[in-house]
Amino acid sequence: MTNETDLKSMLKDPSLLETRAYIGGKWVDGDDGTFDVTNPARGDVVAKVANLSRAQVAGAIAQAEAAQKEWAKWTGKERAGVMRKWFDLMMENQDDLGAILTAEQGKPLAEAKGEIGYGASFIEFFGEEAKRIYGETVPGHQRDKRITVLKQPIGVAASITPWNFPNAMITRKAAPALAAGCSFVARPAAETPLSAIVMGVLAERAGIPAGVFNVLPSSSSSAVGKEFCENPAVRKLTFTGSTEVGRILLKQAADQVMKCSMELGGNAPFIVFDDADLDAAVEGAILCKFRNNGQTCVCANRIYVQAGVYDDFAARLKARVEKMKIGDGFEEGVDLGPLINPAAGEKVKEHIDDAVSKGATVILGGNGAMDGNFLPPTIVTGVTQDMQVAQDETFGPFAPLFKFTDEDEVIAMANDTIFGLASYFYAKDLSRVYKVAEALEYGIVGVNTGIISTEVAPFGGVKQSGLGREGSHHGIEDYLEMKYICMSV
Ligand SMILES: NC(=O)C1=CN([C@@H]2O[C@H](COP(=O)(O)OP(=O)(O)OC[C@H]3O[C@@H](n4cnc5c(N)ncnc54)[C@H](O)[C@@H]3O)[C@@H](O)[C@H]2O)C=CC1
Ligand SMILES: O=C(O)[C@H](O)CS(=O)(=O)O
Repeated sequence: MTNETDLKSMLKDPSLLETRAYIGGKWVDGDDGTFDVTNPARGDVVAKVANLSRAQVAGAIAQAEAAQKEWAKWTGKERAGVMRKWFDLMMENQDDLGAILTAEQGKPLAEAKGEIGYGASFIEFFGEEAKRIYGETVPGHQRDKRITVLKQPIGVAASITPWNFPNAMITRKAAPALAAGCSFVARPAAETPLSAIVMGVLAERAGIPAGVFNVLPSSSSSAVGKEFCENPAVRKLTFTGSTEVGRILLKQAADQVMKCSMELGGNAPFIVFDDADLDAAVEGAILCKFRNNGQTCVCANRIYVQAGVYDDFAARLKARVEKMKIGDGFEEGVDLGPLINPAAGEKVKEHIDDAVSKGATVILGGNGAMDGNFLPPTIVTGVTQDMQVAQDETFGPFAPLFKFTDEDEVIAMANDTIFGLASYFYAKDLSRVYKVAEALEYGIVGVNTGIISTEVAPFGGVKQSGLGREGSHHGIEDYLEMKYICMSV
């Protein structure tokens, strides 16, 4: 696979590889030409994608605003019907969507197809929720008063999403928005626009009305971010990415007092107590640390292991990671694909260097040169709270093992961060399980599991990991406004 034509030839339905923007139900070229999408495993250009100007983004918002007025009149059941078709089409084309995703993002093909199933599940789930947007009747405060609470769509919702989950991070936002009766403008990461554009292709085929779902590729994230924040027609901004960019967008959105959801950085602790099932803990750590090659904001960033099982856990983890196969995501049996770009590798190497310079010991991998975007996984022992990895998200294949002695100590260490997205621990003692789960200052706690992502649960963080929740019946609330009607009878 070396260029756009070759990727097309891999697809059962080559027409799914679209490179234009999808605006108001039309396929549109970019006023600012095109930008290159490269395959992170080989560095070759996969496609040249329409590069929208800020004026085109403003035009798309106007079309989304007009379309939303009609879409909001559809019944929940009608919206559910076309969303079900959209879900079905995504699943029917799962192999092709997975191949497009691997080509631009790099993750192993099996993982990419898994992401398509995961992403589609939000469309299925929220399509069903469209029928259950219930209001309330409230007993009147005076004898002649009747109070009714309505829930109405907020209007046009805009998303900015990252490259690490180019499908699911969009569906987790677009699905509740559409179910609620909002229209949606999506600006995908410039590294991975093809996975977003193909959702437009399938939305069109599913019968989602023109202008309700729009895909706006652009190489200039800041220009699009400003348009989203400054355009009065946009009433909701939803972002997944770094805390740093989240802060910028929150400041920009303040002028319009825009409703914002922020799914930001994490620094997940993964704690192994001495009563844990060690085999299960190692498997959980593998999934949690190395999914998407560590480029996941719910990935284990700090692995805390109790002193009594520390050496055993380290040896078992090393034995397991040694067997992982690194390579092009299209190769059979690959566990770890490339990192997204050289900068991602530099960040991992910085964390390794810092740990080693402060006394940590490399037991696997180490700081060899990167081969393209490939960086072998590294495990180090003897990691302490003064090392950079204790505070910063690595976002790569680096597993630092910290040692602890008791529950209170590890809870304090785990909570010593500005972040609060996901956390994990392995233990059997029931009273310990409750105590630790309650004490961890995180939006998500995985107990004896390394995978917590599902459409049925509320995903999101506390502290500087974000605002709001995505997924579950709670996930639709951010796209709804409450209005109460007070009637005198
Ligand atoms: N919560 C999560 O899932 C993610 C967390 N991160 C964290 O952020 C670090 C850096 O990764 P990046 O991809 O550079 O994240 P980022 O936060 O810079 O980018 C996320 C998205 O925001 C866009 N963006 C960047 N600056 C913007 C601006 N001023 N206005 C509007 N949009 C803007 C980007 O183009 C991308 O689409 C990672 O190493 C990781 O620690 C990154 C991606 C996803
Ligand atoms: O849904 C997930 O598993 C995650 O949201 C992907 S990320 O946001 O944590 O990177």
